[in-house]
Amino acid sequence: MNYNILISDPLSEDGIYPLRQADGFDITIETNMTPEQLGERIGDFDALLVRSQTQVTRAIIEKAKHLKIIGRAGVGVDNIDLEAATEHGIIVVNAPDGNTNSAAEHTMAMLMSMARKIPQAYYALRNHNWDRKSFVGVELKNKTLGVIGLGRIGAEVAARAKGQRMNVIAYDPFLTPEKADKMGVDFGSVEDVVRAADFITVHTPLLKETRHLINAKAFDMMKPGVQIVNCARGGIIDENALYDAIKAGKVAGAALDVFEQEPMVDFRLLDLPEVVATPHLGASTIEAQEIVAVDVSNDVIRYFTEGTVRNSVNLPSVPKEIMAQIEPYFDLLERLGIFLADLADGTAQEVNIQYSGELANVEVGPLTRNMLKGLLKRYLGEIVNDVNAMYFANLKGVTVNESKSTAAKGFTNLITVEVKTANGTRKAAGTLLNGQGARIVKVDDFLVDVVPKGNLLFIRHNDRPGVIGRVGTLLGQENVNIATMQVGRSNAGGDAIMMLSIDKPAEQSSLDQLTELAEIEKVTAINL
Ligand SMILES: NC(=O)C1=CN([C@@H]2O[C@H](COP(=O)(O)OP(=O)(O)OC[C@H]3O[C@@H](n4cnc5c(N)ncnc54)[C@H](O)[C@@H]3O)[C@@H](O)[C@H]2O)C=CC1
Ligand SMILES: O=C(O)CCC(=O)C(=O)O
Repeated sequence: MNYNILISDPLSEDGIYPLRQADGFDITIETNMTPEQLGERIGDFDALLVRSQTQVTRAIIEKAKHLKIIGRAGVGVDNIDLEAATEHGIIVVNAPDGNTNSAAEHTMAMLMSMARKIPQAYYALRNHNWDRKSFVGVELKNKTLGVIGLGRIGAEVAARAKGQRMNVIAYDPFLTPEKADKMGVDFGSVEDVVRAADFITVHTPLLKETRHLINAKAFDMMKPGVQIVNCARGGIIDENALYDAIKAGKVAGAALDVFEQEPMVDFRLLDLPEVVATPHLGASTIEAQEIVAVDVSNDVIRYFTEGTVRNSVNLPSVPKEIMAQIEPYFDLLERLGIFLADLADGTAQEVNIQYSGELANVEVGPLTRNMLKGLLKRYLGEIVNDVNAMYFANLKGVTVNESKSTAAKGFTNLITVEVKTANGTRKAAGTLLNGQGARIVKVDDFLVDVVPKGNLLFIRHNDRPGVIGRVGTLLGQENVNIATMQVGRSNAGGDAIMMLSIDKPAEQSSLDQLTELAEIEKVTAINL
């Protein structure tokens, strides 16, 4: 039987050569389909290969009755509904390294074009206007480049900027002063970077946490005359705020390869002479397109011939025998990871996970990977899954230690996760209670009984009369309904905690007011 492969975005012909050569694949290339046309056709195919143009939505996936694998010839998978693909058992693979160099080179090209106003000067000259006065640029040498997101592309850009004799200051949740030192860049918070930089470039994925990371508040902090590059994803910079900052004379230049809506419909920014732009060309080189297409083609071949893939974004690969025993714990472990990512002060550097009870006798790697998935996706986004979680932990220098003990302190199984960051250690333990589902039963050294779901508030406070009432009153005034509340303390009058489950996420202003109460030390909002 031949497998039917649909290629719905322009892919390098040389890149799909492996698929053309392999036996058993029928390739259909049909680009520029409308979502309706794709929806009508997708049911006939076993594999779909795309770049960033095709939107593989839930509606498309629901019609993809035979689809087994989606290959994204590139890095970002934000055009694919990963949740829907996973739900439908469709493996999604990408090509994480193939376009790093091209995207970094494009970023440098945009940075220099912007600094020297090359596109604007070319445009004038094409209109037969020999104008040398309007296009005076600025040098890069001895200027500071702020890099936000020092992953594969950000790090390549930083290295190139140093070649231009720029100073580099960077922020990435996984960057430590030691790593920064090794790379020859300064280490700072987003705010430090934004305040110090003459030029800023962003290289994060587009996530809930990075959407509008560069907003009006960030522009206010910047140096007058700052210039900014976005060759990562539209939406990391708030386009309206950028427009206002340019109009106000705060921002002297912007170089944009990506936009909040693609293909672009609102051309307002391009009417500003300070803006240079390209239509999402960061990965558009012969070399990158060949590598990314080869990488996904090979993964499709591997999948159908060997049942394995190399660059899975969502594949749960657990042996059947182990699955039956450990599967019920997957969700608890992922939630413990998310819980600790929210609770910990800073980014994980070391994670210790202890399995006590019956689980000590089985292979628990898949459980650890589910916990890491929860922890790391807070920083890396939905690209992290239980298959690639360990890879990302290694890549980001997070040490992971597993230990086992058959003694489970009264539980059938108890799983304790400890996360160490530069600012301290946080711990949580969870279990499955017979017939009652998942529970977090310990946070740091305090016993609790919490269903790990929904919106939680973890409050550390001093054990004083009236503090519980004050928290309840304040949340009531803020119209936040408390569903459950638990308290614990080390000793009377000593350190204490409250764990609240609330019906809707608390506003930042409510958290700030809680923190201002005299007895409260820290309030952490946790969203599971
Ligand atoms: N314009 C284009 O054609 C291309 C655009 N891209 C975009 O570039 C992005 C980066 O690609 P890579 O460097 O390969 O990915 P990567 O995963 O190696 O690096 C992303 C980095 O962002 C960091 N990060 C996450 N949240 C952050 C936050 N809130 N603040 C600061 N840093 C944060 C992560 O820790 C990670 O180190 C991709 O997600 C993709 O959207 C990638 C290739 C081509
Ligand atoms: O396929 C493309 O050209 C876009 C590349 C990209 O944005 C990515 O790899 O994330």
